[in-house]
Amino acid sequence: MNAQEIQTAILAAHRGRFDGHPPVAVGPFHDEDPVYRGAKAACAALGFIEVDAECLGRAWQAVTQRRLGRFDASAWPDSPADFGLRDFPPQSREDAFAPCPVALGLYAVLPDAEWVGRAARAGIPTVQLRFKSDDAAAVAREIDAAIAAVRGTDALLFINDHWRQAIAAGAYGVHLGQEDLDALTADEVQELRASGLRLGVSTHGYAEMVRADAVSPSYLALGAVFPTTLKKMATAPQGLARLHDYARLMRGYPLVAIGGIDADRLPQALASGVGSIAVVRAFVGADDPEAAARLLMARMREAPRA
Ligand SMILES: Cc1ncc(COP(=O)(O)OP(=O)(O)O)c(N)n1
Ligand SMILES: Cc1ncsc1CCOP(=O)(O)O
Ligand SMILES: [Mg+2]
Repeated sequence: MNAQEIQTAILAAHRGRFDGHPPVAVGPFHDEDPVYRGAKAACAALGFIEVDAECLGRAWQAVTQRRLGRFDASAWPDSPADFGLRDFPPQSREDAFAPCPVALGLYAVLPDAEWVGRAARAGIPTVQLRFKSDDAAAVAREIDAAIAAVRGTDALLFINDHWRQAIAAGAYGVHLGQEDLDALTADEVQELRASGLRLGVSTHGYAEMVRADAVSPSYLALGAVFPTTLKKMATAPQGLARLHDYARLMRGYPLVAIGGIDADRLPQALASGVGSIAVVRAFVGADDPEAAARLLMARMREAPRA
């Protein structure tokens, strides 16, 4: 088959699943292989951004050449080896970050220590301090207050962004975005790993999952699933079909879905196979946050799992 026939076959097999994503301009191509070219073009037509279409083109080439030995349009790449990832489960790797529970459950992302305490006392099992400030003393104070606020509860506390202060204060873990991770030297990644703190990493598609996997973090966050007003996102909402594929591919990791999730959408997101749902507005923006936490946790218990 030539590249055009491969593109047409992939689109015919998968277009229905990815409705709602406008096509993206394709290119450049780095290889003459027709499967790579056809699959990359098809994935761009399905709305995957350039770096993700490139990853998928290469993954489709790997499935065809190394796994199946023939092209199969129905075989959407879904195995870590297709994407050149190292051995799974990642926790067994020598360079793995400290493990965390595979099901982190409801995960509240919170603007200050007071909210962290409120979420922990409401029984939310995983909480994050997302305190945005360049004032190092204020950050240190807020982190100490957040650690004090979860004392006596079972909540696991992650600190967003401020990883050195999180180590100094003895938090359970840190959460970093892709840019945060890119800003670290290899020695700093090793320093964080050696601290024993758990590391969660944000991802917004295939290329970012591959990038995050390179440091073998404790969990991966997948988002934004739905539109969110809380944060200006560089990429469009991923939607449920992609979330299902991402969760299937990265199933060796504890996974967290984030972005625009409320009690009504929670069961659909959980059905992807993730073990955790992260929320901001569904808790912080609720008229009665404690009642919202009860409802969200009840939905987590009741929702059918993948
Ligand atoms: C659980 C979880 N997922 C994603 C994010 C976003 O992190 P990041 O990409 O670093 O963006 P900021 O939160 O720093 O604006 C998160 N905080 N938590
Ligand atoms: C911090 C962050 N990262 C990806 S989406 C998001 C915000 C999620 O907020 P909400 O649950 O209110 O949509
Ligand atoms: Mg960040």
